[in-house]
Amino acid sequence: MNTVKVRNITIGEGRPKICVPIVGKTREEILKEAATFSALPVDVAEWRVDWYDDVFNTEEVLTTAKQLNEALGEIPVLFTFRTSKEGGEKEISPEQYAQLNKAVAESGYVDLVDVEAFTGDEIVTSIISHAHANGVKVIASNHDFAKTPEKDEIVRRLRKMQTLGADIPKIALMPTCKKDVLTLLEATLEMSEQYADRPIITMSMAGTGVVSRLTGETFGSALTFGAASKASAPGQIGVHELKQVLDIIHKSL
Ligand SMILES: O=C1C[C@@](O)(C(=O)O)C[C@@H](O)[C@@H]1O
Repeated sequence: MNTVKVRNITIGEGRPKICVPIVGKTREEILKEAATFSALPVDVAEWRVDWYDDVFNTEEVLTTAKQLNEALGEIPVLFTFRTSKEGGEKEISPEQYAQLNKAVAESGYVDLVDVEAFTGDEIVTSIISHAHANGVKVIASNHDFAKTPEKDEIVRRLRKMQTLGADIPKIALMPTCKKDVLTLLEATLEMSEQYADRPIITMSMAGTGVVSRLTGETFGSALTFGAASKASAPGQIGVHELKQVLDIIHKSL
C-alpha cells in the first residue's frame, strides 16, 4: 500500500488523519479561523473555497491562499471547490473549475486539491496531471447527500478515481437507514483490501453515519473530517473528541 506524504503528514499509515474545513466567506474570516488551528489537533486544513465571496476572482483567491498558507505554517492545505451539484455552496462551469484548480496548484500555496471525479474524464485527468506537474497531490471525490448506492457501485466509483490517477479516492454518502452505513463500511473494506494501491477516504454522513468517521483505521479509511468552529457537512464531530476516539481505536489495534 502506497502512502501519500504532504509536508510532515503521511496519509495512509497509522491513525486516520484529521482534516478540518475552513468555511469563511471573507479573507478576514478565513485567516481568523486558520489562526486557531495551531492549538487544535489538525493534520490537514481544508479550504472550502466555494464559501468564499471572492472565489470567482482568481487574483483574490491566490492572495488569500498565500496568506492562508502563511497563517497555517506547517499544516498542509487542501483546496476544495465543492460544486452545488455535490452539496457545495456555488455553481461553476467545468472550464472555470479547471482554470481555478490549475491556477491554485501552480501557485505553490496549497498541498492538495480536491477534484470532483465525475466532472468529465478529460477535465479531471487534465487537472490531475497539472497538479502533479506542480508537486500537488489530488483527492478525487464524489458525494451523494441523498442516498447510499449499492456496495459494488461505491467500489466501482472509488476504482474509477484510482484509474483516473487521483492520489486519494474519496466518497461521502448519506445513509437513509442504518444498513447503508454498513454498506459504506463494507465497500471501504473491500476497496482497501482488494483493489486500492493507495489510501482512500470514505464516510457515511449525518448522525447515523458518525460511526464511519471514527472507524477508518479498522475498515480502511485514511482521513476523517472533524469540525473546529463550523462543520462543512452533517455528522462532523468536534476535533478534540474525534482525536480521542481515533487514539483509543489506534491503541487497540
Ligand atoms: O468531501 C468532503 C467530505 C465532507 O463532505 C464530509 O462529509 O465530511 C466535508 C467536505 O468539506 C469535504 O470536502
